[in-house]
Amino acid sequence: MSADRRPGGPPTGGGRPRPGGGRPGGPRGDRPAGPRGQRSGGPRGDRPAGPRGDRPPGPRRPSAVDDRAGVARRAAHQVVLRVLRDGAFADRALHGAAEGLPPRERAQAKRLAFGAIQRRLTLDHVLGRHVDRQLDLEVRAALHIGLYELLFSDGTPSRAAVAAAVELAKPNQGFRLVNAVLRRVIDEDATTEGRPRLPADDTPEGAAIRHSHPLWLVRRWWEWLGPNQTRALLAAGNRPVELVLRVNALKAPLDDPEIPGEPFDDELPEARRITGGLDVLGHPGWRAGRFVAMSRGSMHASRAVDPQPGERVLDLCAAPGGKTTHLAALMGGEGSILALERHRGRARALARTCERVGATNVEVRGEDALEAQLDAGSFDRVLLDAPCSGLGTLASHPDLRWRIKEPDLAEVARLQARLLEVARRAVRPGGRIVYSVCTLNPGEERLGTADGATIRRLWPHKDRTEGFYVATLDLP
Ligand SMILES: C[S@@+](CC[C@H](N)C(=O)[O-])C[C@H]1O[C@@H](n2cnc3c(N)ncnc32)[C@H](O)[C@@H]1O
Repeated sequence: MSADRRPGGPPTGGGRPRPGGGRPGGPRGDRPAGPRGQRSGGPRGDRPAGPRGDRPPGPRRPSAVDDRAGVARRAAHQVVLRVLRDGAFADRALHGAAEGLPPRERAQAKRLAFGAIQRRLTLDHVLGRHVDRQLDLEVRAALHIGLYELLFSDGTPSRAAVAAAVELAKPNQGFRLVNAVLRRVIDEDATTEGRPRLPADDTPEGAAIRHSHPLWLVRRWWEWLGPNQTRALLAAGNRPVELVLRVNALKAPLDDPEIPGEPFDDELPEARRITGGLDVLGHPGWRAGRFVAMSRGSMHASRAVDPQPGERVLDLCAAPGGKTTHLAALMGGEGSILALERHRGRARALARTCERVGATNVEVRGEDALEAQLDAGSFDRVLLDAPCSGLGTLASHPDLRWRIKEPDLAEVARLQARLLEVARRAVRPGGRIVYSVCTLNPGEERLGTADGATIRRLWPHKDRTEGFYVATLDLP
């Protein structure tokens, strides 16, 4: 197998995949508003709010009743193509492509699209054994989906997966190549006991291909955590993430029987785990603000602030506001929260969220925290949920691993250091600062034990939630 990596770099107009081409990653600091599709974006921080205006027409839906690809695969193909071709954010592309699909088809589209995007490096590695010419992107996207189904998705008969991928590639004449390649893969696997021939993960190079993560990142984790932890972390990056709701105590009792899911975490009585899927945004309880979707990692960060009713709290990097509104609920709506958000559109969306969930003690300001006029020493507690590389959220953001580039890490670390200075100035003597990042990168860890802080790390492979670093510092 060839092992060449082609990160986010689609060939255009036919051609062997080539590197480059993805949307440049800047410091990440944002989650798109909305649940668990929520946490996307290139390095977190720089995405506009709301669905993109440049949404392409939805997936091609042939009029033929007997469409062997099916609407879910067509939507998935559209998503994969948009990520390859335009550097689109996968969750937003899905939002457009799967619009109007019934929940089951939507879930299937998401599973296929996100799986094919996450596994891109592995899939291109397998493809490299059978294709030695440039591919049009719609053909490459069809191959990715077909291969993903063959190699990683149980339940679809091989012949059906091949036939569907061939349909996806049409009318491009490359559909014949799709057929030939996928059949060769099936024949090859027949000689390897039904398993794709992939490199062992006993070196960073092999692990990068086998677990489909960029080599620079695997090398970093390998050096930091050692081979075993790294392999476990990489595997977790390809597993579906748990869907967790936070019951909003401002609007509903914790045992509200109309809120779906089961309590499951003694440390987080407000958390409910959903099994079997849920259309969160379509649920009347979500519209009424009785619950929000939020990862447990994120809940731990806001809980570390431990805000008390009546206190004055500063949330320096607030949108989309999972933590802001959690803080408001923990305060029982009493006291005040000043929520700053540099991105104006996201600040407006946060203000709407506060209204929906009844967080009336939050003042949202669309301001850059580095320039905001804040009275020194005037806040009891400050949360700095900083823009970060988001490497703890790779499972929920399939395109992020290809989007983020190693030089982004230093850039975002500099911003974090500057924001922390703002937090230090704003907090009163005897107050508390919580610094959190949803990443797994020592270079973005601030306020260590040497500063007197208490550290909590959450790991996708151990804690089954997003990776987080949460540092809590009580000032003298
Ligand atoms: C990690 S996200 C925050 C997530 C949020 N705390 C939550 O729980 O939903 C970081 C946010 O900080 C914002 N941001 C980045 N730099 C900023 C700055 N200098 N001042 C204010 N906000 C900033 C980004 O736009 C992004 O929305």
